[in-house]
Amino acid sequence: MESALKKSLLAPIKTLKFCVSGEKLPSGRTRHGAWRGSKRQGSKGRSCVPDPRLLRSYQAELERERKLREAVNAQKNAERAAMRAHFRRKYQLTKNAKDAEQLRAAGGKVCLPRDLAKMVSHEAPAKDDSFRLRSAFQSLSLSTGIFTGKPSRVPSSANETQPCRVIGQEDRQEALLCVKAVQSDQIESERSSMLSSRLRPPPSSVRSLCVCEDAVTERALQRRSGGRVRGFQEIPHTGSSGWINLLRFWKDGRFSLLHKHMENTFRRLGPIYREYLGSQSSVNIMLPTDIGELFRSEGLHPRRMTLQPWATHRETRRHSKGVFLKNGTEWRSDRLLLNREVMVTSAVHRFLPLLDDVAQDFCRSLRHRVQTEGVGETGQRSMTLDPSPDLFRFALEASCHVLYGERIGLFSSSPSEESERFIWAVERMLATTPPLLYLPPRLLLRLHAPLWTQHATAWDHIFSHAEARIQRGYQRLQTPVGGASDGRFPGVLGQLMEAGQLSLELIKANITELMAGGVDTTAVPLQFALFELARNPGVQERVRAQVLASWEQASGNPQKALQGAPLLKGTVKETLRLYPVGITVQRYPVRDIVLQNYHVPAGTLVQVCLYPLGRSAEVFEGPERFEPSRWGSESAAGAGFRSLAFGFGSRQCVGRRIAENEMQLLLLHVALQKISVSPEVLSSGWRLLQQQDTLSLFLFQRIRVVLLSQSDSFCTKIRL
Ligand code: HEM
Repeated sequence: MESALKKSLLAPIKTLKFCVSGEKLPSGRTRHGAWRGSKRQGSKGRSCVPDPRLLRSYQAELERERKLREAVNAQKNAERAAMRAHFRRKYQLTKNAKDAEQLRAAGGKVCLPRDLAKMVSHEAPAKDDSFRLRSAFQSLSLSTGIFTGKPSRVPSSANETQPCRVIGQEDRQEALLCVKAVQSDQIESERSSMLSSRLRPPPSSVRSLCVCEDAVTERALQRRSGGRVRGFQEIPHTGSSGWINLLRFWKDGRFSLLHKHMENTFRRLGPIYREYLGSQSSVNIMLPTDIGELFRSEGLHPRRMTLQPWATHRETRRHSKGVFLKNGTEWRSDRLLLNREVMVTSAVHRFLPLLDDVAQDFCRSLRHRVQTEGVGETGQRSMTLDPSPDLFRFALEASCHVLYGERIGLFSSSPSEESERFIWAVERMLATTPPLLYLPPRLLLRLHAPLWTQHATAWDHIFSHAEARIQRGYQRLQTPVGGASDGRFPGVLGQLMEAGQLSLELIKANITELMAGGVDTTAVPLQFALFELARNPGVQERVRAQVLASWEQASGNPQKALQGAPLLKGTVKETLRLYPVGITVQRYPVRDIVLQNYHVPAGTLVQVCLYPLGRSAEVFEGPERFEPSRWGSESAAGAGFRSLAFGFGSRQCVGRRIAENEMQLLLLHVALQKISVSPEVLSSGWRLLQQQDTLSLFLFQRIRVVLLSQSDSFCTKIRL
């Protein structure tokens, strides 16, 4: 097109030059037809005076050509800039102002030619019942508007892309274009990981993508909202030097009180703040409206902050990664397979009896222990014990039963050394994780730093424990009796092996993660649940009464009994509200969003701080009260994004159903066995409790339980 234009215009331009300057035309050349009407000035000279109308028309043509040339150049530059920006985002390189400038010059949007669009395009998913084509293309946001000039359809469901709240109806097209920019990054990462999966190539209709830069987005957001959206840099922060902040954290020992630090910072700076810590930086939020917005922008393949020490362990030991550490389509395909075994209702039906078995045994053995080892008269016996090792054993026994389909006998008087070592390893691995998060693990590895060595050794133990179980499970499957073929549930491991959709290496990686993630996470909240029930005897009585009634109605069916006793579920939710196991849930939004009226660019690490959320008077009425019944009425009222201990969306905790049922069943059998709990807290303990507001392992280690038998019932006393 460019050359055709040149050809058609070159001759008249030359002629025009000649006419204006009086230069001779090259010999043998005739004038272009356009000059036929021009007046000859004489026979000698060939000078002519062009017709002013024609002159204007040629000038206009020249101007058009210049504009076209500029537009073509700007488009080419913008295409290159879009691709550069895309790869910068992909490989996490620093942004280049020139790219943003060139994109801006092209109006902030670029229709990529087919070959380039293909490089950043998205592929259609494999057939899967939980994977809809529409949602698969959600992140692609193919805009028919690109071709037709009409605005794209504005997505409506929560899972679809939403324009920013602050933007009016007429601005949606621009917002959508901005959305596409940030999604293109995700699309690319998805595509690259899809190459190795079973997913289909992109449909031929995938022609182009709209790409624009974050800077443009921010400006667009501000311009369109009449300047109401404040810039990212304006978000209050705790100091802009990550390394100084990190030093302060170490010095003040804030890592062990991260939850309190977050709560205090929200009090000081308001419901949103930025924090730089070492090489990490994040935006921290705590209000449900903001969490909802974050959830809507998590995309098809939500990403959490990578636990680098864990990832480095897998990489250096050449182990595959499980869902916890994976991202993109690889994560999704593994996750869908795991969901079938641990999350869907039919899976719960399969494993619930196994959990019930363990919970019953645990409570029976506790009762027996008090009867035989307790002090006091028969029927009035009591016993003081530290429940934490018992609850850890319970959680490990329950996990093994569900995952491997076998009991490992941890309630016997002499549990195996191997199991004790496993519990130790999980504790060690978790304790060494937080300080390693902000240091480069590979450097520590090179330096043989003791912290890293301890961490890696703990993981090695966890892996070898899982390896041994997997070997055993594999052998069991080979033998017809005792294998899955006899109709018994072979555990999640057996189910995965039978299904044959995951390689053995991936099964090992995922089962190890499930084992590592499934012990302390339930043992610690269980102790806090007992503690809260102990200091709230009225609540305890209500829970017990409901459990007994429900058990009778369910004729001993544990699943029905749980359904008939919603206060059990409420107890677990309430415990996790006050004592969340993980302090934050993190996401990288795939599009620019507005939180508390601040612009947060796509790709920013946003952390939902669970402890301040759970204790906020703005979110919960009487947050200090332990009130399991609040969840019944709140869920009925449709209040969302408040119970987030298990995370949210498609990336929420995959062990959630196991954990919820495991904890509820233990509390159910505690009630059925008439084990009651009451507080017996030493004054020093109360002080500690008030100071720290209690959280996780640090306080947990100081709780002691006193079991008392009062005639028919046992009383668990909590001592601090
Ligand atoms: C009270 C108990 C538990 C709590 C509070 C808890 C909490 C969490 C949270 C907050 C996440 C991140 C979710 C997100 O990013 O949205 C998570 C992920 C995960 N949890 Fe749990 N968890 C618990 C029990 C378990 C159990 C019992 C298992 C294993 C059987 C488990 C295995 C995992 C795994 C593998 C992931 C990663 C999932 C993924 O990325 O797809 N968790 N958990």
